[in-house]
Amino acid sequence: MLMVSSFITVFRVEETCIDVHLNPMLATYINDPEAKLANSPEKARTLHSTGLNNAKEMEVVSWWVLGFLGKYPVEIMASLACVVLLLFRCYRRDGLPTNWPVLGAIPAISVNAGRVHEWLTEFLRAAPGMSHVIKGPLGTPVDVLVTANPADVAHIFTANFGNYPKGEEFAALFDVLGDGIFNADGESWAFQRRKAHALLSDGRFRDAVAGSTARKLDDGLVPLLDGFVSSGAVVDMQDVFMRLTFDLTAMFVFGVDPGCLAANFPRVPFAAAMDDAEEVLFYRHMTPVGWLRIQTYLNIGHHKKMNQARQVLDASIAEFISLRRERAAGADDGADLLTLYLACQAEVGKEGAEFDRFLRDTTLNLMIAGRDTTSSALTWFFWLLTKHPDVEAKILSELNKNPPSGQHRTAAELKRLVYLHAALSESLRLYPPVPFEHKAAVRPDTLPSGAAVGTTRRVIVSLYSMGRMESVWGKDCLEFRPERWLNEAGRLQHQPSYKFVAFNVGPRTCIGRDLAFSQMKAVVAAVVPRFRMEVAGTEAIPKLSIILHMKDGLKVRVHNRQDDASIGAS
Ligand code: HEM
Repeated sequence: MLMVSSFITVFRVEETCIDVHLNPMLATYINDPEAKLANSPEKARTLHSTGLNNAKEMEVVSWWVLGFLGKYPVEIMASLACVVLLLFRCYRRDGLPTNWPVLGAIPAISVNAGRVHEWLTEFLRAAPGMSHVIKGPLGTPVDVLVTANPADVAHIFTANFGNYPKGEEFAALFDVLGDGIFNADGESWAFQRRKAHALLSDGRFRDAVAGSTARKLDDGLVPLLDGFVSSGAVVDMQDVFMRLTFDLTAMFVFGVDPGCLAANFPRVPFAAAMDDAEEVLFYRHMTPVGWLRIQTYLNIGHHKKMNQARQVLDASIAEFISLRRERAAGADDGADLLTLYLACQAEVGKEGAEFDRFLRDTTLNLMIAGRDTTSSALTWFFWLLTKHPDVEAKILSELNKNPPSGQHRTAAELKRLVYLHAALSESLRLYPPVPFEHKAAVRPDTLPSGAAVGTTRRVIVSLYSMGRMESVWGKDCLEFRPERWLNEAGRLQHQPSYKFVAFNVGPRTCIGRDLAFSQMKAVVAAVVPRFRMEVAGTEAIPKLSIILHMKDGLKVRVHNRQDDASIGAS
């Protein structure tokens, strides 16, 4: 019916063009010399080239359209009715986004562009099997299965791991990471993982990191927060945590403290370049490939931004490497990964510029792995504490009952803070710093949720949505309840990794998990007994980025907890 009606309309359009002089609604223009000109193709060209005034042009077009509508109302109404019927049939009323003919899911995407994570969560809750396919407009290769199904996750990340490598497409998308561990597959990945895992779990390295973290908290973070208490100023704790974790990560990766947390909040080009690179990486997920290619060809927009960021990153890392080489000859502190990597060049099997490139890629990957994830986790955790004073009180009580044996808590003492561990895990469940992962199958596959994926259909696993599925976490899945991580005896209750995915699952699971927990616990133990935060900003909304930062930061006033206690007592 639609086809027939469209044919009639098209035919009539042509007829109208030919017989326009017969249309009574154009009579005025037939008597108008300029309109007469428009009826002759040759003269119309002359008129066009001499420049018909725009308003007149609009008038002519309007009369054409009105004349056309007046002459063929039945055909137009029939076509419109068919289009509406088709749209009505396509429109989904089950809470899932519609893949419209021609447009694909663009209407739903544009309506929800500012709240992607919430949107995915809403429709995945309604979707059978917690998964749903999203398509791009006609002619684009966008065809993505979005899933929050733990069985799909176990299948992709563990059981069928070999069929879901990072692949060339991922490496091209994340080109700034070079051949580092995040982009690598096969032997190169296995070697890097073995090496990084051995270094990160080295006892001497862990002790050194615990010591340098404690010093940074005592000499950097605590005095800074004291200053905020005195000034009463509103501060962005997200910025503070980003600066802190940048310094902490640079200290254990390069053995250098870049001083990003200094009281004057200096602009550190390396940190700013990391922010820019991450922003571009996110937009690459959302931008049509054709437009990305044009940007690359013309070196404009996001491509230009990435190039500039890359130059800063490369220069900063080269400087750190040369600094470390100068010092490494005599130094034996073993507190940073760069020194450990420099010492195992023979094992890496690369020389000269090739080895330098290996060091650049490895250290940048570790910086990204360590800085943003931990700062994002701390930001959401401290925001949750402001909303849940009961949880904060339990953490305080646990810290008071388990004081440090020396000046600071050792790694083993931090491990014993079970309630704090549960509270951090609960925060990571609701606000995973890596909110989604992107996978592509080498060979066509069918996931446990029933969806078929293949070489053209990609998979997006929403880690953000996975923590918010009622069928997985129960009716109270949206509540912040650390107790769900504890058994009746008050011990930590294990949750299967395909269910709690914040640190990834399977062979590519995060190798910095223990280090991250130690660092986060050390920060909480340094801050919570001394300070209380009062939110002074607007809503906490996730930013659109590959890392779950807060869109407007975490604006707070910092209070001294002892002042609170004395006010309470008086
Ligand atoms: C709260 C903090 C952290 C969270 C939530 C987290 C989460 C994750 C996730 C989701 C992945 C998988 C990424 C992917 O494959 O695309 C990952 C991988 C990784 N993480 Fe973490 N991470 C954290 C902290 C750290 C720290 C402190 C380090 C130490 C440098 C680290 C090192 C790594 C490395 C090297 C990988 C790559 C593993 C591989 O591909 O085999 N992470 N992490």
